[in-house]
Amino acid sequence: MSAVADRIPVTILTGFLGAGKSTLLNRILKDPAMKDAAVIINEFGDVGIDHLLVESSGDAIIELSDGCLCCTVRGELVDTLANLMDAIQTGRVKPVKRVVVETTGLADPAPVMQAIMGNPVIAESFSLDGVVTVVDVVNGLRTLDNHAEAVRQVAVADRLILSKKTLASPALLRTLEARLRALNPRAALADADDAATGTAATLVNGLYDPATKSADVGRWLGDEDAHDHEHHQHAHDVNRHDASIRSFSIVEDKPIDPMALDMFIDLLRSAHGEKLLRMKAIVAMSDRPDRPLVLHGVQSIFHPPIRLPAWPDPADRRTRMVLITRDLPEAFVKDLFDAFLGKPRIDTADRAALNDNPLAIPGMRF
Ligand SMILES: Nc1nc2c(ncn2[C@@H]2O[C@H](COP(=O)(O)OP(=O)(O)OP(=O)(O)O)[C@@H](O)[C@H]2O)c(=O)[nH]1
Repeated sequence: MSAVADRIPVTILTGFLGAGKSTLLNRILKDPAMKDAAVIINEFGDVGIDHLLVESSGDAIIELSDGCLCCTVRGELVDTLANLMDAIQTGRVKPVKRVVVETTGLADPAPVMQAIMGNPVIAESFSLDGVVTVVDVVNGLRTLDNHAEAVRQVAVADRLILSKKTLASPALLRTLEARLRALNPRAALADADDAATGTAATLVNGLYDPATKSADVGRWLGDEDAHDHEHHQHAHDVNRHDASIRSFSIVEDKPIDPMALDMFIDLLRSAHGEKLLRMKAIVAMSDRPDRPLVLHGVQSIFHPPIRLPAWPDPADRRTRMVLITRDLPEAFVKDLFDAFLGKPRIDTADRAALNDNPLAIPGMRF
């Protein structure tokens, strides 16, 4: 059984059909830092990477010439990850420091993320380190208009990579960037053509880094105020697919009672799971305020919490949560959070709204 700190980080590489996932992955695989990585491609006969997979078939794990392990998924991702772990533990393949899962272009990333976070056996050995989404600048807007999966791929991304920039006009690029920012104000935005994008570092998202035993909270949050402002500015001109998607944060100064946190998360995921596209949090708990908890989830599936040995930035010990929701308003979630924290409510209209809510828990006074 692996200790929490030994969990292997998994990066999901997604993006719509033809966006440039394989092209980017092929570049990244040339980085010597990738020799300790395993790549899982959940699409057989993927064009871009075909030449690397000459002898592979089924779920066989093969070692590439540059030392990276590679396999294709025909069955379930969970089985493939379990096989990989078994192969490592029995010494059939060498240990890996990172796994990359390249999804098919049509994939909704949520089930892929959930396969890593939600299966107890898998979650013991692997932890999701984020989603990298490639967006084709030429076709991006049209794809977002026509495919809800593409909108989700962008909304849940930790990093957005723009491909084929040289083929698009500056005006098109600006419109697309505004659309992406409205959908996902906090993701790092990078140019596929940049040399730095084609390196292993692009796959590191800092949700939890086993090497440093820490989390890059600054990255998740971005510059909140600027982003929220930008988000509202663009909210009026977004398409029907993205109009209901919101990204917001909750910040709390006082450490939180573990039971209150449990109840808040439970209610959120059980009653509103399908509207919760993504949540990431670093939480100060009242029982161990010096050792924050890292939580993250997709819809109703949450990763087993990771207790950090210390705060990433000792000067900032606030609880911070980032939520990406669909059809779940910011005010509703914030009210719920305040209610579980037992915060006195000044706004009686809000309190009434919460009490009237069918989700109010019998016997629980807000
Ligand atoms: N000009 C230009 N072409 C690119 C870029 N990235 C990818 N392409 C081209 O776009 C096409 C699709 O790229 P792939 O890397 O196969 O895209 P993919 O996302 O893996 O595609 P699927 O696996 O079919 O979903 C190929 O012809 C690439 O050469 C880029 O940044 N600039």
